[in-house]
Amino acid sequence: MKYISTRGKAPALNFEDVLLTGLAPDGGLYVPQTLPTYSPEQIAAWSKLSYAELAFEIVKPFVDGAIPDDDLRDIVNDSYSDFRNSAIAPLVQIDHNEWILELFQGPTLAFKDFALQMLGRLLDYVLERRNQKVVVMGATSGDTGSAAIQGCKRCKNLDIFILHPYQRVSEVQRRQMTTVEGDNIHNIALKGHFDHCQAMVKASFADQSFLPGGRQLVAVNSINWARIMAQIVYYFYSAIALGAPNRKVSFSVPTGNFGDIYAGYLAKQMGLPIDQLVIATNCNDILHRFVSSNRFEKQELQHTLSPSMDIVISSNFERMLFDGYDRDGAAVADLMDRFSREDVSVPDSVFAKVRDLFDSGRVSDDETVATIKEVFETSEYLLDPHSAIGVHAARACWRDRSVPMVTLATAHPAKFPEAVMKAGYPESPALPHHMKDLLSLPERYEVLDNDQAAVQAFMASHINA
Ligand SMILES: Cc1ncc(COP(=O)(O)O)c(C=O)c1O
Ligand SMILES: N[C@@H](CCOP(=O)(O)O)C(=O)O
Repeated sequence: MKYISTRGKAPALNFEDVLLTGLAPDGGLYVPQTLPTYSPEQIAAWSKLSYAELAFEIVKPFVDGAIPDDDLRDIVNDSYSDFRNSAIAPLVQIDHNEWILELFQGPTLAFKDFALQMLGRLLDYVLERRNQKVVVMGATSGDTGSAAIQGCKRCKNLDIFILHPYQRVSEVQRRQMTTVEGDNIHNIALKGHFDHCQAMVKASFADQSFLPGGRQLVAVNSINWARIMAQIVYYFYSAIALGAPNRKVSFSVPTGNFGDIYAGYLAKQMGLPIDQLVIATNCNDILHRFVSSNRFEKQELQHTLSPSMDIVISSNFERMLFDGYDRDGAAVADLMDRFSREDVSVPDSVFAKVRDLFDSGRVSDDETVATIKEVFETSEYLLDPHSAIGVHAARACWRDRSVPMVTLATAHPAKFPEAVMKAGYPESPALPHHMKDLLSLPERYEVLDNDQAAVQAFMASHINA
């Protein structure tokens, strides 16, 4: 399996090289040249598999022999070994045909664990085998950072630098990153917002000359293909549990960087009978406005009660557009170049494909709070604010109520006590037992200006020999 860039000018890579990179040298994102597809009979045959067994089956063709099967199986099993629920991704019914897919049962309480626990272990394995040291750099609006640190902390062949927006993640999210011990773990609180962090990561990939000799950057954000690959699995797992392939299933996905819902789109291309894919956004609604009007218009970032989705530029939408443009990398490069300077639209044929594949909804803070309250009162189920956005948009967009609607619950409510208590919940939701000391542990992080030279100088001086 080869991986090609969405901008058409970078050399194709194999799995091991795509794992050890981020952006392509032409500024694009890597995608598989072809996707494996599965017949209804093949999908039906997966119905007896555990989550980890299914993950192995789905990931294997993408890894394409780069890791021997027995070792890959061990990596996958280990990745899900410390999830708190034995179903790994349990489904909870909150109403007739309405389901919540709990993706927060992993060690850091957000869906990021599904890919990042695996990504950390894949990096560990491959770097050990190559006897190579790398520098991991990531941007986080709160959840990717802690999952990446947990996933990578045992790996002695890397330093990890995570940039989060200063004072714009919740206290629980910040502490999940800053209390982890290890001299290869470096947290930077950047005076800016998430898009500044993401832009700095992308600029650093484009010019890595600030790194000490021989080191290269590796991404842990969803610009890294391995993130997307692992996120495809829970669409298959949950849809099969609800009757696929003999029954269609719809998904509503709280969306920011578009990685999670892009994995759902791929699951559909691979043969999963998905009826609707709902893009659920908060007030940072560039994707909802695009799906409604074919205008890509940047707006000022707004701080909301769902801070992990406070994102203006959704990186992975470029991967979607690449397919929309029938994989014409030059056309995507031209669009992205114009978008860096001005608002853009896409040709009608491309827009028609996007409209055909996605529904969308924008959910305000007031609606988020009202949804948490209503679902708690009617179903005794406590949603976090991101998942509440998913439920709200699902209900607004759901066309055929005979098709099960699954909202991805992307985070645990204990990460966001402010929003949950605004909805009338009487206290901070309890953190799981393994995090009972979180609020009293010492923290370690550096506050830096939104200044690329300052961040890169900090990184260069903190990389372990
Ligand atoms: C809790 C939570 N929900 C939803 C999202 C959106 O996911 P994506 O960026 O893959 O669209 C994120 C992060 O982006 C998140 O942390
Ligand atoms: N919400 C994310 C933002 C980064 O998204 P990613 O999926 O590209 O890593 C976060 O919590 O950090």
